Amino acid sequence: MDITDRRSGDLDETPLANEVHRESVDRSSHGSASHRVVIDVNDLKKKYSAWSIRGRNVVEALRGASLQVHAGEVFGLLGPNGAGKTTLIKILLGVIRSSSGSASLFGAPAGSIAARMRVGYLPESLRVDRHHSARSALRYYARMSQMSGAEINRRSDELLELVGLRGRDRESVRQFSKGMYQRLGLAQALMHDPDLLVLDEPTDGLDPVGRNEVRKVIDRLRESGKTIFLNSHILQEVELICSRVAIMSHGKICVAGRIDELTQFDRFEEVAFEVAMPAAESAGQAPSEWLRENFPAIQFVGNTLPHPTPPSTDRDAQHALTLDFTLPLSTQAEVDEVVDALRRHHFSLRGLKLKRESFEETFMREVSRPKETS
Ligand SMILES: Nc1ncnc2c1ncn2[C@@H]1O[C@H](COP(=O)(O)OP(=O)(O)OP(=O)(O)O)[C@@H](O)[C@H]1O
Repeated sequence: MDITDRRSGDLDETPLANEVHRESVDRSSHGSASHRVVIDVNDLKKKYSAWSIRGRNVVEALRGASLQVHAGEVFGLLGPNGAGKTTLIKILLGVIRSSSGSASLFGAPAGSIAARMRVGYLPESLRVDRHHSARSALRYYARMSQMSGAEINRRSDELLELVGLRGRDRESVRQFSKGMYQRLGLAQALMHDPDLLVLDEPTDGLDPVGRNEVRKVIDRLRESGKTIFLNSHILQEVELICSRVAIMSHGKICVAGRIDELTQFDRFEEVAFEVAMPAAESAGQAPSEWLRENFPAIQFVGNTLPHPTPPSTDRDAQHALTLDFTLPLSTQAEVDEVVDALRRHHFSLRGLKLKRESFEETFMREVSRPKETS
């Protein structure tokens, strides 16, 4: 995503926030750090008007998105192409205006000077002129923030250390790997010591070593109390980095929360059973038939016929027959009910495994809902 891209006319109904709100925001006036709301987005809508040979076409990029990010979080915004992520980030950074709804940073309207001063942004493809060294690039960017020379030197030292470029700071960036380049980008975004960092695909295109290095920097930033809002397509990466995520689709936030909450215990879908029945008990109706009759949704795994248990020192077990199967159960009460029924029918339970939804499955489920129901 390139947030500098301005493809067509925005259908703006609200004035750019910084034109009307210039009040400063007291950094200490919003409650305790961990509960302070840093990003507050409520019912945000954005329509673009695109012209084609068929006439004017209105695109609803945001259809009432709401989310909150708290101080100290590493928050991941996820969604398929066209979900509205870039549009949301552009509004947060004050690059474009919303059509309706509200977006604020640290209690100040998104786009206001008070909000902008507290945000650092790392674009997906940071462009640094090749003649720069890491140090001269930082000086160049810092001058735009009107920092003094002494302050620039002090901050550059700190940040080059933080991102692990201290010994390489006078080399030309031409010699930098993509990972080093990205870490320089992080330092650039941090020059004016913002409280919130917005990172666009921070590990995209990096090899595992580069990703690991960027992750370490993000971890250090989190430890130092920064709030990080990132956008990524790499689910595994988001799982490793983020304390909370939001999944976005068709211009709305479908779900938001900790990954373990989104793929939580009561969301399991399938339970795998391994049961055994003493050979003597299975003389009448075949155990698999009984199971099929009582649990029509059963799926046997591998051999549907009972097979001898592996060698065991337990004499009863040596004469038992085992069966492996799965059932589509999604609550603990359902599992308990099945276990009780199995026991009543003289099955003994050898193994039970809840198949929880993976994060990828959660993501796919959320983003594949039709637009009308999302
Ligand atoms: N300037 C524009 N003019 C017209 N339509 C636009 C404009 N910018 C975005 N859109 C449309 O708005 C919708 C949301 O786009 P957006 O770029 O916000 O999605 P995204 O989630 O960031 O996608 P990606 O992951 O591909 O970057 C898309 O249908 C897109 O085509």
